[in-house]
Amino acid sequence: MAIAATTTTTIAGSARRCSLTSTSLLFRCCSSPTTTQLNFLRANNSSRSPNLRVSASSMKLEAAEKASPVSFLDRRESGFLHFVKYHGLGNDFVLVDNRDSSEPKITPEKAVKLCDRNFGIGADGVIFVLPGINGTDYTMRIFNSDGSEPEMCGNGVRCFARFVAELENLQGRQSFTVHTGAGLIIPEIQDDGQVTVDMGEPILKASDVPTRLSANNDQSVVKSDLDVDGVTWNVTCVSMGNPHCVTFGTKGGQNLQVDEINLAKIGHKFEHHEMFPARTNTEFVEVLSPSHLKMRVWERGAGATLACGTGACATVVAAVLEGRAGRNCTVDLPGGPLQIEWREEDNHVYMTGPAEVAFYGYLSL
Ligand SMILES: N[C@@H](CCC[C@H](N)C(=O)O)C(=O)O
Repeated sequence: MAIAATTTTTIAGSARRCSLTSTSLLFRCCSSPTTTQLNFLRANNSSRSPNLRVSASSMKLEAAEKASPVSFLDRRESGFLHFVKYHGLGNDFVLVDNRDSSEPKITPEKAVKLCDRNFGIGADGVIFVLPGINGTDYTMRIFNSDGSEPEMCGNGVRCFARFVAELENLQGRQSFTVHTGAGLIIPEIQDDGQVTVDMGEPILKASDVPTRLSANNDQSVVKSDLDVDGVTWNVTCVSMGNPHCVTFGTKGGQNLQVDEINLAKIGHKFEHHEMFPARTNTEFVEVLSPSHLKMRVWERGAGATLACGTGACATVVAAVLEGRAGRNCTVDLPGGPLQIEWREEDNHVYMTGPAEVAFYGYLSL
């Protein structure tokens, strides 16, 4: 992990700056995150061909090769891990095509290295597209940037859907059944490229979230007190397959001003609090209106991220349970907005938002 390369490429009339580090890495800075640009590149048969080579041994940047007629994702040199870096509102992931095996191609330890923003690719997690089980089309597994394995990832599953469409060369509206640690998840790619995901039912039973906080009569933990370093926070605990602790402020305090929170200082104290035996993701939420929430997140295993899909879902569920918002909300995250609906008819939570390619690459295993 000795070199870093930074360059700017221009494709289809726009430029983007990319920075990568690896032992031996071949990559294509993708300035084509929009569907239109992707289609332009596909039409010109060069969308996935690399145009820069970075060599650790020579520390040289070489000019672009001639566009290859072979799809980047079809290149399968042995000893290399091919990946596509995606993000959902800045929550970024290394996506790996693992359809030929039910075991992830890389270990959690290697994932930690790849996620490193100085010595690796840089990401909040690594996501694998594995063969489906229990009759599903695919299985999704994910390692957080600390190497732990969460049950689910909302932004990740939108990226997963777009990656599958690219791997399978599918265009337009598409939906898949995906087996995850949180059960069956169904993403649907819309005509405009946004992805709507049926995230299933929220879990409110304290022992299943899990949390040791004392539960109400219906076994949920809503507006409970949580002591963090002598400050009492009002929290509601929701699992979207993975655990979330949602707070709108301290006991008796004003509505939170989320920009004023020192996430780096308090985030990990929530994450590792003894009341959360599986650790927790924590959402700090400001109510802008009954249909508009603003949220910052501290993620289990990843720290402060620009967005969290399961966190946005848990936030709306908590806001409804606390009587602060309706079932249809825009949730503003540092990386942008998500649309969340907790549907009364089926008790499922639906999330809609973007998923974009950042760049393509491969590295030696
Ligand atoms: N960013 C994700 C959540 C990823 C998993 C989380 N860090 C956990 O450990 O539960 C999302 O968009 O949902």
